[in-house]
Amino acid sequence: MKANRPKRDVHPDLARERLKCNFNIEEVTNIIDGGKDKTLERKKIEDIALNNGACLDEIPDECLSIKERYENAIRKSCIYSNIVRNEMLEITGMENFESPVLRRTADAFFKDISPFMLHLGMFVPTLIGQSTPEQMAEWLPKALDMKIIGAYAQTELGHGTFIRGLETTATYDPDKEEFVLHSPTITSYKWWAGGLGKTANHCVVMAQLYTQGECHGTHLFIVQIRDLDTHMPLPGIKVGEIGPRMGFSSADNGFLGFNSFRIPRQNMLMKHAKVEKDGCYVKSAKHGKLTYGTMVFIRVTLVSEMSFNLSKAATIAIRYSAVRRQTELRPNEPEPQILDYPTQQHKLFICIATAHAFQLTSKWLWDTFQAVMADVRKGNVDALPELHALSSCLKAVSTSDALSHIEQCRFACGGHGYMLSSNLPFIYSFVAATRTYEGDYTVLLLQTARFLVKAWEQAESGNNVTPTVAYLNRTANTKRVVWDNTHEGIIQSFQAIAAGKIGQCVRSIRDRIKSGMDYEDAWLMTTVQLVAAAEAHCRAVLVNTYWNEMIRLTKSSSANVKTVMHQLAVLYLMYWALEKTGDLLKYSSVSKQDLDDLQRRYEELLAALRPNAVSLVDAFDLRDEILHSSLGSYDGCVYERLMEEAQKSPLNAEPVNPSFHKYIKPLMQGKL
Ligand SMILES: CC/C=C\C/C=C\C/C=C\C/C=C/C=C/C(=O)SCCNC(=O)CCNC(=O)[C@H](O)C(C)(C)COP(=O)(O)OP(=O)(O)OC[C@H]1O[C@@H](n2cnc3c(N)ncnc32)[C@H](O)[C@@H]1OP(=O)(O)O
Ligand SMILES: Cc1cc2nc3c(=O)[nH]c(=O)nc-3n(C[C@H](O)[C@H](O)[C@H](O)COP(=O)(O)OP(=O)(O)OC[C@H]3O[C@@H](n4cnc5c(N)ncnc54)[C@H](O)[C@@H]3O)c2cc1C
Repeated sequence: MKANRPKRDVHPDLARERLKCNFNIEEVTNIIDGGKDKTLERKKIEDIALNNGACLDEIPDECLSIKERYENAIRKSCIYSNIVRNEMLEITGMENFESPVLRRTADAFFKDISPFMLHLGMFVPTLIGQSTPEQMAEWLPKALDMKIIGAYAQTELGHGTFIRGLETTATYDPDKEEFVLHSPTITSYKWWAGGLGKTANHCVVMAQLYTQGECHGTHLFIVQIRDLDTHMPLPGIKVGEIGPRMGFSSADNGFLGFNSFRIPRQNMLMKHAKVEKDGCYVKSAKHGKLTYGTMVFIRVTLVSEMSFNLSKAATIAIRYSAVRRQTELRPNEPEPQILDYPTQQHKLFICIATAHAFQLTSKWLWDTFQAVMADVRKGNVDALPELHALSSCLKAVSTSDALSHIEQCRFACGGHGYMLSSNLPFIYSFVAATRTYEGDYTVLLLQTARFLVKAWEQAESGNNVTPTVAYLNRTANTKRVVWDNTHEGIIQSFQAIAAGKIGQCVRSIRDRIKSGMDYEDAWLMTTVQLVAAAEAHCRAVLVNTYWNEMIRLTKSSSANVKTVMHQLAVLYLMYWALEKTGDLLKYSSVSKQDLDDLQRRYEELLAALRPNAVSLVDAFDLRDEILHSSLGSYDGCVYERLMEEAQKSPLNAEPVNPSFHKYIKPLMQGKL
């Protein structure tokens, strides 16, 4: 089903906006993509995947039933996977199957989500991160070639956060050299795994390993759950879909139960820990938490995923705001574009800046992740706690911030933003899930807090701490930092806020212990503060990294690109300083006058960015197919598209709905 899209002239308001642009858009696009060559590669891949129109739907996804939506998503997933397999990986290289370009083009095919997303997103990365070379040779080529389709089944009905509490068991039987997988209770049923319900024929399962009568905690196993020919569940497997949810409608999130289901010993993923043929358990020589590696990997990738989603929402809302006119400011004057309202700019320009902040930070985080993993491969796990703390807080804060900014984008589009055809509700519900999956917001910030409390204690006793908390060595014993309204000053204030909050947590815990609590209770009572301290640390990391990366990446840029990139980063610093005035008053010498000045400078900056706003979102270079939005298309023909999409409503297929004759008419005639 291919849809033909009418070509339209660009709306005059948008055309005028583009004439105002004073910087080289392509240069900014190159910075976002990570270089000119990357932009060229991305465009080439997008042309291959999208130019033939296979991604377009005649009937919008939202007008289909649950079953039709799933079937259509499978149809397109197969087309898309074939293009990836045959054409795209040739360009990116096989090893780059996780390239953001593939993720981005996938969005053109799926307004919601592909049922195959977790196959490439988690199943394949788990094979790569958790298999022995022999296991990799056995499974990976089949998975990459779509000969097998997998899911990641960790969460259970009873436990998601507390992995150690999972109940599925894998008991080793040395006589048959097999593991017996079993779901002993209803709460032990696997629940949530994307693609598991109807699509996958294999999955990675996390289960409590029992051998020689002893439990060795959770480990990962690869399990075939369906017949490859008939697709019927194998005997001993109970599998299905978990039912309608807020988003992820076409992801067939599934449940899975085992009734003493046997798998060969070789199906335990044994890169880090092993069970020998005789049942002897050999634990990981490196680090006990390496089996959590896929989660760390996804948390790292989610930061750039948030940038991408926010850039889509910002593009839609800013293009719409340039076309939408509302309210006479003065009698008989034309109504202004709503983008001219400073309140609208306040809602939206931070979204552009945040998309940049997350994109640049995500590249830095990705490099950090790669470096730590290279060390781990050599047996050095020293940097793992810092990576875990960093990826946890950046995942938590980036998903949470993206969610609230996307909601602002929807508010910024008034009533039309509520239409599914705007795509904003889809983007919102997709991102809403990211705040929960791969580790809930609060839970992950508390993980970071554990690391921060330890780092504080080290800094307090005069020891050097790891790079991302090095500011503690400077600020741990300072009462209040001197306010300075330069970018360096603002960054240092964020570090002082973080250090102040961590220090306060440590004091609260110590006071509570002094007053008779044990450590666990003292920690528990302090968790509200600990979450706030970890968030503050994350903000300090974000402002510092964004600033440094922006300076580094614009070194050879043209003057106007430098200026506009600089303006966005300053806007980001000022926005968050103004959001956190209470903290600034507590942990820096900032005065009311300083804050009033900051507010004025922030408002001036909004005005300075205004002429470039449309071009800044054009620089995200998101094709209409990827945006899927009646409000956000490049040509800005908002009203025509809204009307066109309205015509597609199934309720408009007939002039009179049968329910009139069945119910309304009898009611009107008093015959009901
Ligand atoms: C390619 C994709 C592209 C784009 C992405 C787009 C879409 C995404 C893809 C798919 C969409 C949806 C999929 C969703 C999938 C899922 O959600 S899978 C399930 C994910 N589940 C979780 O994340 C559960 C969260 N819980 C945990 O991580 C852990 O249980 C815990 C909260 C960390 C606690 O673990 P545990 O109880 O075992 O440990 P503790 O006793 O609390 O801690 C002991 C010490 O270990 C340290 N630790 C914990 N985890 C790690 C780690 N991963 N690495 C290193 N160290 C770790 C912990 O800090 C303690 O340290 P200590 O303080 O020094 O003692
Ligand atoms: C769309 C979607 C897709 C998913 N896909 C997958 C998948 O493919 N595979 C898979 O295995 N899983 C998947 N999940 C499951 C997901 O990983 C879990 O839902 C998530 O980790 C949260 O765990 P939970 O549901 O047990 O929440 P809970 O832990 O029950 O959280 C409920 C509340 O309790 C709080 N809480 C819990 N523990 C603590 C604590 N120690 N301290 C303070 N507060 C706490 C939380 O902050 C939260 O507010 C998916 C989930 C969603 C929504």
